[in-house]
Amino acid sequence: MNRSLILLSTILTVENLGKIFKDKQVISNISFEVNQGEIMAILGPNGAGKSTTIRNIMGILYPDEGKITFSNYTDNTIPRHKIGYLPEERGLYKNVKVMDILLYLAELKDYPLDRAKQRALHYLKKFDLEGKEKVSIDELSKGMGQKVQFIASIIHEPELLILDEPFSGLDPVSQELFKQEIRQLADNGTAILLSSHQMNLVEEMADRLFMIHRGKKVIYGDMDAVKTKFANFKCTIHGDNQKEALEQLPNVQRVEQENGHHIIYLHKEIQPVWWLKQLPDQLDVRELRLDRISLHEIFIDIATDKNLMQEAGEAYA
Ligand SMILES: Nc1ncnc2c1ncn2[C@@H]1O[C@H](COP(=O)(O)OP(=O)(O)OP(=O)(O)O)[C@@H](O)[C@H]1O
Repeated sequence: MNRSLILLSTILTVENLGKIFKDKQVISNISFEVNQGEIMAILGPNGAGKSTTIRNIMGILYPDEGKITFSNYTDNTIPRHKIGYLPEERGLYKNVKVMDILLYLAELKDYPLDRAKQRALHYLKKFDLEGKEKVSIDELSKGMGQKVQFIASIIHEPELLILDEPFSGLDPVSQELFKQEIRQLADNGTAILLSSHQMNLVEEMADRLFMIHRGKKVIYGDMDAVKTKFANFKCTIHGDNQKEALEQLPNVQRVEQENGHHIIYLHKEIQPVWWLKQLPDQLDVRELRLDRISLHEIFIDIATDKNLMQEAGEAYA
């Protein structure tokens, strides 16, 4: 699908959301949108407020401030049966057969049962669970149970799908299956809000991201734009060099030493070619690599209050 040719409508709008638990402001001024056909990632360290935000959207918690709009419906009037939700807490009813639980959940969402059955069989096959329809949930492995719960969250063709840590506990093959399925759902028009600590997967999958830290927005925007804006260049040099000497090179933010090589983090807006030309002749270079820092590194920088984001300044808007 050529995403640039399609005008995507907004499915979910969160405006100035705030939540207080026992006098503690846990989230404040949280505002973002999720559009049809996109994967919007909500990221942040443990305790940042991601699940609280999601629970407010799902009507499990009620906001103390702000407004949530889903397809022109607001707050109490939101038809939540049009939303699919994979909660952080896993677990379906234990003594129920796989197909029975899937059909029961589809019925709760007012979805036609014959179509739900077709979809259940299709997805069970897709997730290597063919023939497990009559197996009781408590006889499944953890990963298999998670696959069934994922199918339960999409069985009714939701317009908005909210996935809270969908990859945790999955083996790499199953992670890949989930990843492909989530992408395909988005390509078919579903709006997806994805919370995950797996930064490599988020970086590969998400179209836009919202990063939250201590209950407040730190970054919100298009993945490519965020990377261009915040992902400074780093230069990895293998060779016999002194860390202190590398720290004296121009426009160096910091230097880290790892087994036999150094990673030199450059300041923002440094032209890498210009910077390479400044390197002194006596530098010992057996191998040299230049890349942008990853989303994982941006995340760690924010979560540990290092200097990248402070340097970015406006990120703490
Ligand atoms: N029911 C509650 N009562 C009181 N405080 C709560 C409650 N639920 C969450 N909190 C607090 O709200 C803050 C945000 O928690 P939340 O679960 O939203 O974080 P999170 O970003 O989802 O974290 P994680 O990545 O660990 O799942 C934390 O400080 C947490 O202790």
